[in-house]
Amino acid sequence: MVQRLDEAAIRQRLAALPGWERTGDAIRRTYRLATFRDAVFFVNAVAALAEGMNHHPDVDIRYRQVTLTLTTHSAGGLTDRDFELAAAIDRHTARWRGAGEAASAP
Ligand SMILES: C[C@H](O)[C@H](O)[C@H]1CNC2=NC(N)=NC(=O)C2=N1
Repeated sequence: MVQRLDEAAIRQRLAALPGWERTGDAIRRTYRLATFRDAVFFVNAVAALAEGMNHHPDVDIRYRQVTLTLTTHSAGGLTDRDFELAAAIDRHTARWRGAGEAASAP
């Protein structure tokens, strides 16, 4: 059973994830893609990573804006799995998120 992280560990891991923010017992990032279709393609790429890691985000799609929220439901809070999936998403999709999202990065 994966363990919940303490505050210091959460802060340390969050510092390594630009664009992600803490929201209660979760972390969240909003991506702005070039089109609605790109937003849906992006969510499909996230779904493949989530299935491979057996760890799944909450997904909110609004036109070309996608907000991913991550928490470990079975642990009732943030664990390493959340930060691992967040890092994998950013690593595997950075290339094709391109200017659309980079331009709007915080
Ligand atoms: C049975 C299956 O392994 C579990 O339900 C997995 C699936 N994906 C999950 N995703 C997230 N975010 N938290 C979980 O606790 C979780 N548990």
